[in-house]
Amino acid sequence: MAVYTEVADEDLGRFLARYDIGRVQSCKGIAEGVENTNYLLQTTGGRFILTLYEKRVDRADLPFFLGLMQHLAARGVNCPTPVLAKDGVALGELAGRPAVIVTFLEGMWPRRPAVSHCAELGAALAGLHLAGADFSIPRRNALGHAAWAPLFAQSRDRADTVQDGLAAEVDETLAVLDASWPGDLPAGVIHADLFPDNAFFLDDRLSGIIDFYFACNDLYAYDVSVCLNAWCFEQDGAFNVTKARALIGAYRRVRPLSAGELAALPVLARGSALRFLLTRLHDWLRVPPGALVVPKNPLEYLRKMRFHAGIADVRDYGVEP
Ligand SMILES: Nc1ncnc2c1ncn2[C@@H]1O[C@H](COP(=O)(O)OP(=O)(O)O)[C@@H](O)[C@H]1O
Ligand SMILES: N[C@@H](CCOP(=O)(O)O)C(=O)O
Repeated sequence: MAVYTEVADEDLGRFLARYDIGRVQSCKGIAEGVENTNYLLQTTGGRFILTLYEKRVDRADLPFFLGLMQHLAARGVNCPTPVLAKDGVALGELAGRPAVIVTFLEGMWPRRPAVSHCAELGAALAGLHLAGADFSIPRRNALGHAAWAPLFAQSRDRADTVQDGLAAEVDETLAVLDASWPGDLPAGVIHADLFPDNAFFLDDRLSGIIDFYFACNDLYAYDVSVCLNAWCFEQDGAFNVTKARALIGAYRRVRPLSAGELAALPVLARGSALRFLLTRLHDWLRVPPGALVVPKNPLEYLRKMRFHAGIADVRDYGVEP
């Protein structure tokens, strides 16, 4: 995560007095990530993550996020769980932001995911979909297909300063996706941002999943397409069909994908590439002064979006229908 909000020592002291987690030894800002403010909190009781929710998190969604982590953890998904304060409440307020403390997960995210990581990830994603199926709180995808045009409208006039012709290319893609977006595929709770930096590994085995703050109800196959984009391209932009085969194959062994879901993958992957292009473009044009954050390059996702536009058949992802 990034650090957008600094916390004064006395505010932290007052906040932590609500908890029974020992005495603070250190509280260090974590520079990774782009969405919320996170601190690594070391106390005499152990290590924790202190999260202050920033711009994209709506307070009304916090019961969904916190409840989902508890729900998934109770079904065997290794994910952070909110630490309850002495009064039994997880959510508090710190430096004017909603804030929680969650449990710390051991492990490292893979800087260069290998085929074996992709297979582990595919199986874990399917497991997460199954584990979330009976979660009772619904949340619409605030960054789903219907949100992309209004989101782009906020950056459209400056898009061509990032790349010549970008505005026209996004307009055209939005129109294509509007005409072809599938509506009747299996849906449920999805993670929606399961990038390598949100998956921890220990000895090459997936040990935990973090960052549920984009989780929502949407198409399961859309979540697969997010992972295809995030895990199966090389740093030079080349698509790695072996990684895609491993990811999707492992997913299907845990949760089978229907013929309709497989057929829709190219359009879903084009859409999920556009979704990350748009949020990155939005943030690229608006880096808050003084924030400890490294904005992510929107053009990486333009290239991925173009790749999927050229996919006619799911076999091009190395997958048999
Ligand atoms: N529960 C956790 N256990 C261990 N490390 C964590 C945990 N949550 C976050 N982190 C650390 O913080 C970094 C950013 O977290 P993340 O949730 O991805 O932030 P953002 O939502 O801003 O992307 C992770 O890469 C990891 O180093
Ligand atoms: N995954 C997104 C950015 C938000 O993810 P985070 O895990 O870094 O908060 C992207 O790559 O655009």
